[in-house]
Amino acid sequence: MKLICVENYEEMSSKAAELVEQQILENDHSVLGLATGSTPLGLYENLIRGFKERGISYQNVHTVNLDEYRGLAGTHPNSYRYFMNKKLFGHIDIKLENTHIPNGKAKSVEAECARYEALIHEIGPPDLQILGMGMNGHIGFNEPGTPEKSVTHCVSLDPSTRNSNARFFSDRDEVPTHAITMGIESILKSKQILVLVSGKNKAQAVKRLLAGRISEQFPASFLWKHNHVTLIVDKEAYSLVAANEE
Ligand SMILES: N[C@@H]1[C@@H](O)[C@H](O)[C@@H](COP(=O)(O)O)O[C@@H]1O
Repeated sequence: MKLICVENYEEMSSKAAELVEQQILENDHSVLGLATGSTPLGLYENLIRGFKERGISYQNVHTVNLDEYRGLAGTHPNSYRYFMNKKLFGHIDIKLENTHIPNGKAKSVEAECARYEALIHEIGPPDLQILGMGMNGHIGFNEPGTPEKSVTHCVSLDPSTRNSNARFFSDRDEVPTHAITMGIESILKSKQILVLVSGKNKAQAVKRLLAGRISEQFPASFLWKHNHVTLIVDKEAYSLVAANEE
């Protein structure tokens, strides 16, 4: 795992954008694996700027997102489809039909998971997968206890994840109880993985990740099984590791 420590969120975001743009400039038909949450917002702002100011084009790029809430239609303001359209896709020249996110409203969740997993293999695997990390070490929506061999599946969200994502909803009870997520195995198939972690509230999780002990109880630790992972952390997220080094 390659570790890049930066000063703050802004620097993390611009460094990440540099790596994503490098990937696209090397191969304009790249498949990108994308994530939601607060963490990649700055990255997406930088990518939009790169498109507008430097003409970095996404015309031939395909994307697959990690996850979607079960029960929310793509038009729902809290769905990840809505998030991606608003925060990135609507501002760059990507073809919307080349962007993929699980359908949270699919009638049969099993069929949707199977369809999505097959799609990842059909167009992917991603050349570069962007990942954030939950405070409990979740990646995508793979909560503690998710087996390494998991593919796209429906999960029951951990109460701590629902609490922390409640900030995007008007009421905690509105946070869906389930989600569809790529599995650990689906994520690890990506050719390269770029993990972004920022802020003091993630310091404990970064410490646990960097301890290097692989455990189902901390899903991000499976990233140690991949040989092309870059982790960008800012000073605050790295603070507990730095305190140990002193
Ligand atoms: N499903 C998403 C993850 O893909 C994200 O990486 C993580 C961290 O979110 P944030 O970046 O807002 O801290 O939790 C969310 O629940």
